[in-house]
Amino acid sequence: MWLLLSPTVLEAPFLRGEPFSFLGRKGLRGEGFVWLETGIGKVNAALTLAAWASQDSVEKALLFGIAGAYPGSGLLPGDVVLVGEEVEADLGTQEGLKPLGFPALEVGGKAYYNRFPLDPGLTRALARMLGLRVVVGLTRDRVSENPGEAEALASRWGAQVESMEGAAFARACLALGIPGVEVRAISNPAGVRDKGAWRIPLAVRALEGTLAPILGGAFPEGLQG
Ligand SMILES: O=C(O)c1cccc(C(=O)CC[C@H]2O[C@@H](n3cnc4c(=O)[nH]cnc43)[C@H](O)[C@@H]2O)c1
Repeated sequence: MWLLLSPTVLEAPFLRGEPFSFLGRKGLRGEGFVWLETGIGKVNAALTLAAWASQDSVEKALLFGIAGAYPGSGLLPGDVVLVGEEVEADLGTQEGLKPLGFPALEVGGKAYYNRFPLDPGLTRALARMLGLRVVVGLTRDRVSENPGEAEALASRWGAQVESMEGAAFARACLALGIPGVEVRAISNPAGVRDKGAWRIPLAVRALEGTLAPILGGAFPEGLQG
Protein backbone atom coordinates (compact mmCIF):
# COMPACT_ATOMS: atom_id res chain seq x y z
CA MET A 1 0.00 0.00 0.00
CA TRP A 2 1.37 3.39 -1.07
CA LEU A 3 0.82 6.60 0.80
CA LEU A 4 0.77 9.20 -1.96
CA LEU A 5 1.04 12.90 -1.15
CA SER A 6 0.90 16.02 -3.28
CA PRO A 7 0.89 19.66 -2.19
CA THR A 8 -2.30 20.46 -4.06
CA VAL A 9 -5.27 18.63 -5.48
CA LEU A 10 -4.45 20.35 -8.80
CA GLU A 11 -1.49 17.95 -9.14
CA ALA A 12 -3.64 14.85 -8.63
CA PRO A 13 -6.71 15.15 -10.92
CA PHE A 14 -6.08 11.64 -12.29
CA LEU A 15 -6.47 9.82 -8.97
CA ARG A 16 -9.68 7.92 -8.25
CA GLY A 17 -10.97 6.69 -4.91
CA GLU A 18 -13.23 7.19 -1.94
CA PRO A 19 -12.91 10.82 -0.81
CA PHE A 20 -12.32 11.82 2.80
CA SER A 21 -11.01 14.80 4.68
CA PHE A 22 -7.74 14.88 6.65
CA LEU A 23 -6.45 17.93 8.52
CA GLY A 24 -9.02 19.98 6.64
CA ARG A 25 -7.67 18.96 3.24
CA LYS A 26 -8.60 16.35 0.66
CA GLY A 27 -7.80 12.64 0.73
CA LEU A 28 -8.65 9.60 -1.35
CA ARG A 29 -8.71 5.90 -0.55
CA GLY A 30 -7.91 4.21 -3.85
CA GLU A 31 -6.92 0.74 -5.00
CA GLY A 32 -3.54 0.07 -3.46
CA PHE A 33 -3.03 3.62 -2.26
CA VAL A 34 -4.16 6.42 0.01
CA TRP A 35 -3.60 9.97 -1.28
CA LEU A 36 -3.38 13.06 0.87
CA GLU A 37 -3.30 16.70 -0.15
CA THR A 38 -0.64 18.27 2.08
CA GLY A 39 -0.82 21.96 1.29
CA ILE A 40 2.10 24.01 0.05
CA GLY A 41 5.34 24.39 1.98
CA LYS A 42 7.63 22.47 4.32
CA VAL A 43 5.55 22.43 7.48
CA ASN A 44 2.43 21.26 5.68
CA ALA A 45 4.28 18.42 4.00
CA ALA A 46 5.97 17.18 7.16
CA LEU A 47 2.96 17.53 9.44
CA THR A 48 0.63 15.76 7.03
CA LEU A 49 2.94 12.76 6.79
CA ALA A 50 3.60 12.69 10.54
CA ALA A 51 -0.07 13.09 11.46
CA TRP A 52 -1.11 10.28 9.11
CA ALA A 53 1.73 8.02 10.28
CA SER A 54 0.64 8.61 13.90
CA GLN A 55 -2.72 6.98 13.16
CA ASP A 56 -1.88 4.45 10.47
CA SER A 57 1.23 2.45 9.61
CA VAL A 58 2.89 3.63 6.40
CA GLU A 59 4.67 0.97 4.34
CA LYS A 60 6.09 3.44 1.83
CA ALA A 61 5.37 7.05 0.88
CA LEU A 62 5.60 8.89 -2.42
CA LEU A 63 5.53 12.66 -2.68
CA PHE A 64 4.69 13.94 -6.17
CA GLY A 65 4.15 17.36 -7.60
CA ILE A 66 5.35 20.07 -9.92
CA ALA A 67 8.73 21.75 -9.58
CA GLY A 68 10.97 24.37 -11.10
CA ALA A 69 14.06 23.45 -13.10
CA TYR A 70 17.30 25.24 -12.35
CA PRO A 71 19.48 26.71 -15.10
CA GLY A 72 21.94 24.14 -16.37
CA SER A 73 19.82 21.19 -15.30
CA GLY A 74 18.90 20.37 -18.88
CA LEU A 75 15.34 19.87 -17.68
CA LEU A 76 12.34 21.24 -19.56
CA PRO A 77 8.65 21.60 -18.68
CA GLY A 78 7.03 18.18 -18.87
CA ASP A 79 10.18 16.31 -17.86
CA VAL A 80 9.75 14.00 -14.87
CA VAL A 81 12.49 13.19 -12.38
CA LEU A 82 13.03 11.26 -9.17
CA VAL A 83 14.66 13.25 -6.40
CA GLY A 84 17.37 11.15 -4.79
CA GLU A 85 18.49 13.77 -2.27
CA GLU A 86 16.87 16.92 -0.95
CA VAL A 87 18.58 20.09 0.29
CA GLU A 88 16.76 22.22 2.85
CA ALA A 89 18.36 25.49 1.79
CA ASP A 90 16.57 27.85 4.18
CA LEU A 91 17.74 26.08 7.34
CA GLY A 92 20.52 27.79 9.28
CA THR A 93 22.85 30.28 7.62
CA GLN A 94 23.46 30.89 3.94
CA GLU A 95 26.07 28.17 4.38
CA GLY A 96 23.53 25.88 5.99
CA LEU A 97 23.08 24.53 9.49
CA LYS A 98 26.57 23.17 10.22
CA PRO A 99 27.98 26.58 11.26
CA LEU A 100 25.38 26.61 14.05
CA GLY A 101 26.62 23.25 15.30
CA PHE A 102 23.23 21.62 15.67
CA PRO A 103 22.08 18.86 13.29
CA ALA A 104 18.51 19.01 12.01
CA LEU A 105 18.14 15.30 12.64
CA GLU A 106 20.09 12.45 14.19
CA VAL A 107 18.94 8.97 13.25
CA GLY A 108 20.73 5.65 12.95
CA GLY A 109 23.86 7.24 14.43
CA LYS A 110 24.06 9.76 11.57
CA ALA A 111 23.70 13.53 11.89
CA TYR A 112 21.86 15.33 9.11
CA TYR A 113 22.19 19.09 8.57
CA ASN A 114 20.79 20.32 5.26
CA ARG A 115 20.86 17.27 3.01
CA PHE A 116 18.35 14.44 3.33
CA PRO A 117 18.34 11.32 1.12
CA LEU A 118 15.16 9.73 -0.15
CA ASP A 119 15.05 5.94 0.19
CA PRO A 120 17.89 4.73 -2.05
CA GLY A 121 16.53 1.26 -2.75
CA LEU A 122 13.04 2.40 -3.63
CA THR A 123 14.40 5.30 -5.67
CA ARG A 124 16.71 2.96 -7.60
CA ALA A 125 13.89 0.50 -8.27
CA LEU A 126 11.55 3.24 -9.51
CA ALA A 127 14.29 4.81 -11.63
CA ARG A 128 14.88 1.44 -13.32
CA MET A 129 11.19 0.66 -13.72
CA LEU A 130 10.17 4.10 -14.98
CA GLY A 131 13.39 5.08 -16.76
CA LEU A 132 13.66 8.30 -14.78
CA ARG A 133 16.71 10.48 -14.06
CA VAL A 134 17.58 10.91 -10.39
CA VAL A 135 18.40 14.48 -9.40
CA VAL A 136 19.11 16.67 -6.37
CA GLY A 137 16.15 18.74 -5.21
CA LEU A 138 16.34 22.04 -3.32
CA THR A 139 13.59 23.09 -0.95
CA ARG A 140 12.76 26.42 0.65
CA ASP A 141 9.54 27.88 1.93
CA ARG A 142 10.30 30.68 -0.52
CA VAL A 143 10.52 30.46 -4.27
CA SER A 144 13.32 31.79 -6.45
CA GLU A 145 12.07 35.12 -7.78
CA ASN A 146 14.63 35.79 -10.50
CA PRO A 147 17.06 33.74 -12.62
CA GLY A 148 20.07 35.06 -10.69
CA GLU A 149 18.70 33.79 -7.41
CA ALA A 150 17.90 30.43 -8.97
CA GLU A 151 21.37 30.11 -10.48
CA ALA A 152 23.06 31.01 -7.20
CA LEU A 153 21.07 28.42 -5.27
CA ALA A 154 21.64 25.72 -7.87
CA SER A 155 25.35 26.41 -7.91
CA ARG A 156 25.74 26.70 -4.13
CA TRP A 157 23.94 23.46 -3.38
CA GLY A 158 24.41 21.43 -6.58
CA ALA A 159 20.68 21.10 -7.17
CA GLN A 160 18.68 20.63 -10.37
CA VAL A 161 15.07 21.19 -9.26
CA GLU A 162 13.29 23.48 -6.80
CA SER A 163 10.21 22.88 -4.70
CA MET A 164 8.69 23.97 -1.42
CA GLU A 165 8.10 20.57 0.22
CA GLY A 166 10.68 17.96 -0.79
CA ALA A 167 13.27 18.30 1.98
CA ALA A 168 10.58 18.39 4.67
CA PHE A 169 9.09 15.18 3.30
CA ALA A 170 12.52 13.54 3.08
CA ARG A 171 13.45 14.59 6.62
CA ALA A 172 10.12 13.41 8.01
CA CYS A 173 10.50 10.04 6.27
CA LEU A 174 13.97 9.62 7.80
CA ALA A 175 12.75 10.62 11.24
CA LEU A 176 9.73 8.31 11.09
CA GLY A 177 11.55 5.39 9.46
CA ILE A 178 9.30 5.47 6.40
CA PRO A 179 10.78 4.55 2.99
CA GLY A 180 10.05 7.62 0.92
CA VAL A 181 10.47 8.59 -2.72
CA GLU A 182 9.80 11.85 -4.55
CA VAL A 183 8.59 12.32 -8.12
CA ARG A 184 8.58 15.80 -9.61
CA ALA A 185 7.39 17.00 -13.02
CA ILE A 186 8.92 20.22 -14.27
CA SER A 187 6.33 23.01 -14.66
CA ASN A 188 8.62 26.00 -15.11
CA PRO A 189 12.13 27.39 -15.18
CA ALA A 190 12.97 28.20 -11.54
CA GLY A 191 13.29 31.92 -10.96
CA VAL A 192 10.89 32.82 -13.77
CA ARG A 193 7.71 34.29 -12.34
CA ASP A 194 6.08 34.98 -15.70
CA LYS A 195 3.33 32.38 -15.75
CA GLY A 196 3.48 32.51 -19.55
CA ALA A 197 6.61 30.38 -19.19
CA TRP A 198 4.81 27.86 -17.03
CA ARG A 199 3.37 24.60 -18.31
CA ILE A 200 1.39 23.25 -15.36
CA PRO A 201 -1.13 21.13 -17.36
CA LEU A 202 1.78 19.54 -19.27
CA ALA A 203 3.53 18.75 -16.00
CA VAL A 204 0.40 17.26 -14.45
CA ARG A 205 -0.16 15.07 -17.51
CA ALA A 206 3.44 13.90 -17.16
CA LEU A 207 2.80 13.04 -13.52
CA GLU A 208 -0.24 11.00 -14.54
CA GLY A 209 1.75 9.06 -17.13
CA THR A 210 4.59 8.42 -14.70
CA LEU A 211 2.44 7.27 -11.80
CA ALA A 212 0.09 5.10 -13.89
CA PRO A 213 2.31 1.96 -13.76
CA ILE A 214 2.63 2.34 -10.00
CA LEU A 215 -1.10 2.85 -9.54
CA GLY A 216 -1.74 -0.08 -11.82
CA GLY A 217 0.11 -2.36 -9.42
CA ALA A 218 3.04 -2.80 -11.81
CA PHE A 219 5.33 -2.08 -8.89
CA PRO A 220 5.19 -5.36 -6.98
CA GLU A 221 4.48 -5.06 -3.30
CA GLY A 222 7.55 -5.50 -1.18
CA LEU A 223 10.02 -4.79 -3.99
CA GLN A 224 12.57 -2.56 -2.33
CA GLY A 225 14.99 -2.22 -5.21
O1 LIG B 1 4.48 33.30 -8.23
C1 LIG B 1 5.64 32.84 -8.36
O2 LIG B 1 6.63 33.47 -8.70
C2 LIG B 1 5.84 31.39 -8.08
C3 LIG B 1 7.11 30.85 -8.23
C4 LIG B 1 7.28 29.50 -7.95
C5 LIG B 1 6.21 28.68 -7.55
C6 LIG B 1 4.98 29.28 -7.39
C7 LIG B 1 3.82 28.51 -6.97
O3 LIG B 1 2.83 29.05 -6.54
C8 LIG B 1 3.89 27.01 -7.03
C9 LIG B 1 4.30 26.48 -5.71
C10 LIG B 1 4.01 24.98 -5.67
O4 LIG B 1 4.55 24.36 -6.85
C11 LIG B 1 5.85 23.85 -6.56
N1 LIG B 1 6.74 24.60 -7.46
C12 LIG B 1 6.59 24.64 -8.80
N2 LIG B 1 7.55 25.39 -9.36
C13 LIG B 1 8.33 25.82 -8.34
C14 LIG B 1 9.50 26.67 -8.32
O5 LIG B 1 10.00 27.15 -9.35
N3 LIG B 1 10.03 26.92 -7.09
C15 LIG B 1 9.48 26.40 -5.96
N4 LIG B 1 8.38 25.61 -5.94
C16 LIG B 1 7.83 25.33 -7.14
C17 LIG B 1 6.07 24.00 -5.08
O6 LIG B 1 6.59 22.80 -4.53
C18 LIG B 1 4.70 24.31 -4.52
O7 LIG B 1 3.99 23.15 -4.18
C19 LIG B 1 4.77 30.63 -7.66
